[in-house]
Amino acid sequence: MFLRSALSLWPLARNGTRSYSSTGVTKLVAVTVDDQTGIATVNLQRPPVNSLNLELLTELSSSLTDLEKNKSRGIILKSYSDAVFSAGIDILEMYKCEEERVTLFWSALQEVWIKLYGHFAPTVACINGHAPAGGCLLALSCEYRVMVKEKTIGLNETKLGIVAPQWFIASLVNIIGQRQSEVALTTGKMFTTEEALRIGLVDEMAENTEDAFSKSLEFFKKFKNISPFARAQTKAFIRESTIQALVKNREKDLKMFINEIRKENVQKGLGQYLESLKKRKVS
Ligand SMILES: CCCCC/C=C\C/C=C\C/C=C/C(=O)SCCNC(=O)CCNC(=O)[C@H](O)C(C)(C)COP(=O)(O)OP(=O)(O)OC[C@H]1O[C@@H](n2cnc3c(N)ncnc32)[C@H](O)[C@@H]1OP(=O)(O)O
Repeated sequence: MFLRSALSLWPLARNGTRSYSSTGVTKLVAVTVDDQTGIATVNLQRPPVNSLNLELLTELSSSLTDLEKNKSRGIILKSYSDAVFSAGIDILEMYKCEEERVTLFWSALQEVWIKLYGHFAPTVACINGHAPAGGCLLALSCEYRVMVKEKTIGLNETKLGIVAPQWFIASLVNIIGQRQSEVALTTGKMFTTEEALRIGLVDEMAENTEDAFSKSLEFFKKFKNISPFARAQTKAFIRESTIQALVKNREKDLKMFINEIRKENVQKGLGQYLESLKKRKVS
């Protein structure tokens, strides 16, 4: 009954799923909701590597708001690409950036993290490709991570000469603990899927995208006999202090970010990193 009334808020059904976009035109984020289960698949689709720019984050943020309003039964976050889940922040948002744009950009990233980390329904990251830095952050924000074998994941900020913000760090610490996080963060470690599974950074390994997606769907079955309210409230209690640490300091966090990336040595490092990316290819 609940499912029916919640789903009746969604736009037209097509082949058992409802496609949906907050702007009416699907662009960088495509949301489909399964008619039977009420589970939403949020597909990031910004070629070539789903790097996070202002436009993608703005769409993702409004999709998350709509999913919250429409009482989705769960979210699977995945990539359109089998190679890259998300390459993290689009370096062009930090390199030689304008104050107005970078302010909007960072605020949108904060907003997405707050909404995803605190989403009331169960969330799964179907990590069907590499997930460095901001890509890893999106995966860490979900409750469960299924990752395709032979990919990489981690917060590699120090390798770029930048510092992962406190809320990135907290998201990692809450999953793999302080000691493992300290080593990983200070060395900018990118874990292979196999390594990530060993330390609990991901929960399951999959053969390919299809396998990862079906394993992601299995996660929701754990809650078949659990009250949705009890589940959601428990999640909220567990995550509240981590979320509040950013909510109370958004302005300060924004200033720190802008101040940090404007430093001459950081700008120089980002420029060199961009150049090195253009020269290198990952097998
Ligand atoms: C003290 C107070 C602290 C306050 C905080 C201050 C600062 C910190 C703030 C933020 C933290 C930063 C978070 C980030 O997310 S930074 C981004 C980190 N990302 C990476 O390091 C990933 C880089 N990319 C890769 O490793 C690879 O691209 C890949 C993801 C493994 C995919 O490899 P593949 O071989 O499939 O693709 P290509 O490498 O050929 O890439 C294709 C194309 O995309 C361009 N590109 C890749 N990544 C990015 C990116 N993140 N931003 C912009 N552009 C990217 C790449 O250059 C290629 O471009 P081309 O023109 O050559 O086609």
